[in-house]
Amino acid sequence: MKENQMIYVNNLRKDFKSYSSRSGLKGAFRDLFTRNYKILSAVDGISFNVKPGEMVGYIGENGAGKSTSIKMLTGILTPTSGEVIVNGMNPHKEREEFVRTIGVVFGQRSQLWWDIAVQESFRLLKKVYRVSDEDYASHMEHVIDTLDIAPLLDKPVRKLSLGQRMRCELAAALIHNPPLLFLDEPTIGLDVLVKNKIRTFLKEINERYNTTILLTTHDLQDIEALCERVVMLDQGKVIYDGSINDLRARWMEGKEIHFQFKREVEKDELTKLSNGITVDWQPGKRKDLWIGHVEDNDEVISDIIARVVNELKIIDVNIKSITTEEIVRNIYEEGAVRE
Ligand SMILES: Nc1ncnc2c1ncn2[C@@H]1O[C@H](COP(=O)(O)OP(=O)(O)OP(=O)(O)O)[C@@H](O)[C@H]1O
Repeated sequence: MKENQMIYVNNLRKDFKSYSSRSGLKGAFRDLFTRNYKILSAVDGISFNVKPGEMVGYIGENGAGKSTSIKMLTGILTPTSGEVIVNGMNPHKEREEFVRTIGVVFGQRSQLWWDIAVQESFRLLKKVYRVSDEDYASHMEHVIDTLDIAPLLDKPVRKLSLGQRMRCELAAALIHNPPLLFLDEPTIGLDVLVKNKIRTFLKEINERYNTTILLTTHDLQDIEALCERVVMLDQGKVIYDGSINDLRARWMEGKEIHFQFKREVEKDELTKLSNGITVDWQPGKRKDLWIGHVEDNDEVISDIIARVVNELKIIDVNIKSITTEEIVRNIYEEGAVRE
């Protein structure tokens, strides 16, 4: 099984020691000899596989453990325990050979040299990755063309806008045409046009070269545009691994009916009223506000509204579609995916 995977992760864990300081001068003195610490499991026994050619969204709230696990997948950090095999190699142990087979774009960090022209950086990377002139010409011409960066090549990186730089970063990560690409927030801070250009480009290289992509982002539109599958982390654990469509279905893709009542209302009253219909009642910010999650069915929706209006005085009612973004936010809040 593991041999057929591009990424194989089994019961992977990374613990960090987090030190705390004692208070006062006496405490500081004692800290010199023994420090108090707690063990924090940033990645707490995760397992998942990615097949060659898959584009997978790797998501989770701040601090969920995404960066720590990506660092283990790219060989920057050694795991505390567990198994990682990426592209048939142990990323940490075979680091030198391994890095030649992956491309990495971290939105916040640059692999381009700041003061030299973009094409000089490309030339250096071409040497580092030992790419032949023929391979470079046949592959990079297309990349430069699709990302529309030809006019930027003779400019130093420091003179580029964020969107221009990100397109150059992507091209740089692809100089050796790696079978696997790690992307961390590749569209952060970019305008819609550039975002779309990058999304279209990623789709194209995936189709053309069967490039496997692991995409970490807080922008769910990136995920929706590119990935059929998401792996969701929470507190160092995988809480969902499956298709975006299943996620929507399991979380009840449907409608939200927002009620504002004339008085404060208890959940019991609403549950009694909706007896026989599946409604998930969630409290709003105040006790006179309630949200009913229902399936997307006109009859069900009008039935619920009719029953509620008959019994309770309402000031306002609104029907809203539930977006993937809301679904994911709800899951983060509850820390689990409902069965
Ligand atoms: N070197 C470290 N030493 C101690 N704790 C760390 C270290 N690196 C990360 N952590 C902790 O591990 C947890 C997971 O962090 P990680 O950076 O992997 O999360 P993340 O999902 O990438 O978050 P973000 O979306 O903010 O980048 C956090 O609680 C973080 O504070």
